[in-house]
Amino acid sequence: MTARFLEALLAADRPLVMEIKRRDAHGYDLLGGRTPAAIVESYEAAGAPCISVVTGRWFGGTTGLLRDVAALTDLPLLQKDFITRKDQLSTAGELGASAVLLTAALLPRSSMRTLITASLVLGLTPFVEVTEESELDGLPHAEECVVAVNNKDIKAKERDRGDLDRSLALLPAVRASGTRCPVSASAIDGPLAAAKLLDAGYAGLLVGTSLLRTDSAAGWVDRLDRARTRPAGRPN
Ligand SMILES: O=C(O)c1ccccc1NCC(=O)[C@H](O)[C@H](O)COP(=O)(O)O
Repeated sequence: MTARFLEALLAADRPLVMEIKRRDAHGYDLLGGRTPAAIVESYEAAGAPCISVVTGRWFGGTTGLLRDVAALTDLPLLQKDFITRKDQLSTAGELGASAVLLTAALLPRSSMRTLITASLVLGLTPFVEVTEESELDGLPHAEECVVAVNNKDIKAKERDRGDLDRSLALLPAVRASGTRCPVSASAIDGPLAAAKLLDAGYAGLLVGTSLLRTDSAAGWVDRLDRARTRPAGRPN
């Protein structure tokens, strides 16, 4: 298995990891009666290079949701869950994931190193999520990892409003980790915020709530294109 997720995101003109999650951090429904199939269809129509599926129970997720989405699309999938053990990695692959979330705030450094290496052995892209510069120290194989700055606080169950300035401040340190794919994740509340982060140099964005609440994911992406000062398709 190759690193499908990382390569798909790096190759995309509109590098959005579009997310499917059942509920927001406050418990409000985000699917609005739509089926996963309808959401996948709208994301594919909007040109998603890859999709994130939240299986974490805080957000109403289940592993069945990942299995269902994998049956609906060939796009590479990220499993967003609290992954702390190696056996969860092989299960992620069996369920259809191409990438796995590894949250620095929840993992001792030695576990992070072990899980990054084990993910790569299984052909899964490690999607390493950080909130502080110190969490970037000594990441092994960083060039094969997505390194994402979470703009919200997972220790507060992401019930905070989020702070996009964290992504802007940490970008030089994220780049210095050696990743080819710095990503900003969470609290990106619309195309203008997304454009600002891509124009600043992020190679990708992870967007859930805002895309799930819009009438048209394709329209959201069109507004993003118009708001960018560096047009889609041009390297940063
Ligand atoms: O961040 C985590 O550690 C995490 C673990 C398990 C399930 C979900 C997790 N995070 C969720 C998210 O990070 C957000 O759903 C995602 O970044 C999108 O955020 P938003 O655009 O604000 O909905």
